[in-house]
Amino acid sequence: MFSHKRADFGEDFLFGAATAAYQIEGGQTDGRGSSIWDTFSTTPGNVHNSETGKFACDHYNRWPEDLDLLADGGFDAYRFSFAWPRLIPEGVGQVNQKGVDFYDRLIDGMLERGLKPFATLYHWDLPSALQDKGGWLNRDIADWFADYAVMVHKNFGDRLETTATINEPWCVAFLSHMLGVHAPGYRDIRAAARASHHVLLAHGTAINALRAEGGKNLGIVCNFEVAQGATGKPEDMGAARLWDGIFNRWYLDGLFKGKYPSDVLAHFAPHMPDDFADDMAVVSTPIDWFGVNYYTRGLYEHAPERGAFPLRKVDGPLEKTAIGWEIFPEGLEEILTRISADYTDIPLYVTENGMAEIEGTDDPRRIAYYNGHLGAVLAAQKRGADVRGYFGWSLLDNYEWAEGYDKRFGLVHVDYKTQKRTPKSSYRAFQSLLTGANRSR
Ligand SMILES: N=[N+]=NCCCCNC(=O)[C@@H]1[C@H]2[C@H](O)[C@@H](O)[C@H](O)[C@@H](CO)[C@@H]12
Repeated sequence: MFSHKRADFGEDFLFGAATAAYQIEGGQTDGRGSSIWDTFSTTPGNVHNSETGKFACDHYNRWPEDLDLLADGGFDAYRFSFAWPRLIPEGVGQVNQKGVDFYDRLIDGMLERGLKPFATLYHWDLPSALQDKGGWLNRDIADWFADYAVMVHKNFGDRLETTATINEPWCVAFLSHMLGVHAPGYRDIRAAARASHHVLLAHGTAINALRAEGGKNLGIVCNFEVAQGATGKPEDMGAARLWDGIFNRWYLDGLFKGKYPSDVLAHFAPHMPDDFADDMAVVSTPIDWFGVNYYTRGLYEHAPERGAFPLRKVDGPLEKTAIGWEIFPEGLEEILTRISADYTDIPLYVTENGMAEIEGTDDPRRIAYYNGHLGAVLAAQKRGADVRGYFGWSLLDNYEWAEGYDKRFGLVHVDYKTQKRTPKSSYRAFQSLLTGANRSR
């Protein structure tokens, strides 16, 4: 079990678990439109075993059971995402009423169980019809996204505890347009530069549109990594600093200082949209809270042969999860205290933290991972970070993007042949922390 007490985190601190539509819903039916992950995952070579989210955890049909798992676990909140293509199949225009009905039932189901809905508008499943128009490379996406955000607000806003615009803009832009690891699978610095700006422009444009509709408790969720030099050599420390710029400071500086970091811009500048600087007031539109996703640290070395970004990640010595990420809870404390000291004093939520294993429902390593990172949250709070909540990633084993289904992050095991859910010992650890007992419905 955990070595912490619920009261240690503060009376109003919220505990939750998180998921994302494409990773759990399945349900490619009832008018849902195609997304870039449907096409990317069915393109050979992009995803382990060419696995897709076609069925995933069948959450589209099994959502009552999944909400019961959250309630039985004693969680206060549920972080979920809306599938843009399920609500607006072509991305703009016609609304799919069956999609609205699904999320109506889902959100009402949360409220009936006393679960606070923490919604994410975009968790990577862009409608294919918008990709056909350039997707994140087309500046018009800011308006497409803002119109979608307002549609969600008008249908569900009165019942949402918080709304995040974008999940992990670094993954939406750099991982997906520079590294090609995620959909739409570009490997192009010009695409990466333009997506890295348009994703934040879309965020700010949507925040302004939601404010005009009376939207409250609006934020964004970014992912962070502690970047360290593989050695103490100046060139390796420089590589880590540059990666910190690419992964962390592009978003923190853009969102909270209204200015992109010069070291990253030096590489992106020839490829940035014209007059991007004129957009920075919109990019840095004030928000009400900030979501922090944290998993691991990275060690980097100078790699002059690597073109635009002369750096390379180096395998580290620490214990690793099944997805190969080092277990480094101190990094969460560092990230939380850095953000609250250097960027903003608005409330922070740890919106994702967790680890992958390959199989099994008895997961002592995951209990130790969570215990260490919960301790990091407490340490950050003691150092002045206003951390208001913590969401484990993930409620269920689910579709781990390009890794497919082997890498299991769930507190609850899913047998994909039968869709049977089985709480793991880490779920029981949270249940004990949150309710003081191990019980199931
Ligand atoms: N270089 N490099 N680094 C790797 C950095 C990967 C960052 N990926 C995430 O944070 C994703 C986040 C996502 O929201 C969720 O949908 C994913 O399932 C989890 C687990 O993967 C995490």
